[in-house]
Amino acid sequence: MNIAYLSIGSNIGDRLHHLTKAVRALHAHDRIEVTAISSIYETEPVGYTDQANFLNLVLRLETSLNPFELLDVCQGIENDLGRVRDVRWGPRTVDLDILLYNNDNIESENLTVPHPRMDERAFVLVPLLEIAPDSIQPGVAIDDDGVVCWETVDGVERFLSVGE
Ligand SMILES: Nc1ncnc2c1ncn2[C@@H]1O[C@H](COP(=O)(O)OP(=O)(O)OP(=O)(O)O)[C@@H](O)[C@H]1O
Ligand SMILES: Nc1nc2c(c(=O)[nH]1)N=C(CO)CN2
Repeated sequence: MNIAYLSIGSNIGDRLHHLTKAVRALHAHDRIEVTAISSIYETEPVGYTDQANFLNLVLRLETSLNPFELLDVCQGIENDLGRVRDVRWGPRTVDLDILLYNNDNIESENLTVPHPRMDERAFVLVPLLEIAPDSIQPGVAIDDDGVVCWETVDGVERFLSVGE
C-alpha cells in the first residue's frame, strides 16, 4: 500500500464545511483510506495576499492509486466543491495538494512530488509536523517559542518560519 500526505485549504464560504466534505470524499473512495488528520489551522494568505484567511489541514492516507490517479481524484473533489481556477494562488473553495507520495520523486508536466513549495509554507509544515514529524526536511522542532523550521546553508542555520 502507498502512503501519501495531502494539504487541504479553503478560504471561500463555509471553510470548515469544505474541508470536511473534502476529507469525507477522500475517505469514501474505495481505494483510499484516510489514516491521520492534523488539527485545523487558520492561516494568513501566502503568495497572493489580498484575500481572506484560509483554514488549512494536512492528512495522511493509504491508497492503491498511483500518484496520477490520486491527483485526478483530488481535482475531481475540487471541481465537485465548486473550485474556480482564475487567480494564481487566489481564493478557492477548496484546494488539495499532494505533498508526498511514499518517498517518490516525480517531475511531470502536471505533477511534481514532493510538492515544490511545501518547504516554504508554514501552513503546510506546521500541520505536517503534527502527523508526520519524520517527513519534514531539513529541520523542524518545537521549543519554548513554538514551532521553528530551519535549513542549514553553508553551515549556517536559516530560519524559514516561526509559528505559535
Ligand atoms: N503535488 C501537486 N499537487 C497538486 N497539484 C499539482 C502538484 N504538482 C503539480 N500540480 C499541478 O498544479 C496545477 C495547479 O494547481 P493549483 O491550481 O491547485 O495550484 P495552486 O494551489 O494555486 O498553487 P500551488 O501549486 O503553489 O499550491 C494542477 O493543475 C496540477 O496539475
Ligand atoms: N494560508 C494559505 N495561503 C495559501 C494557500 C493556503 O492553502 N493557505 N494556498 C495557496 C495555493 O496553494 C496559496 N496561498
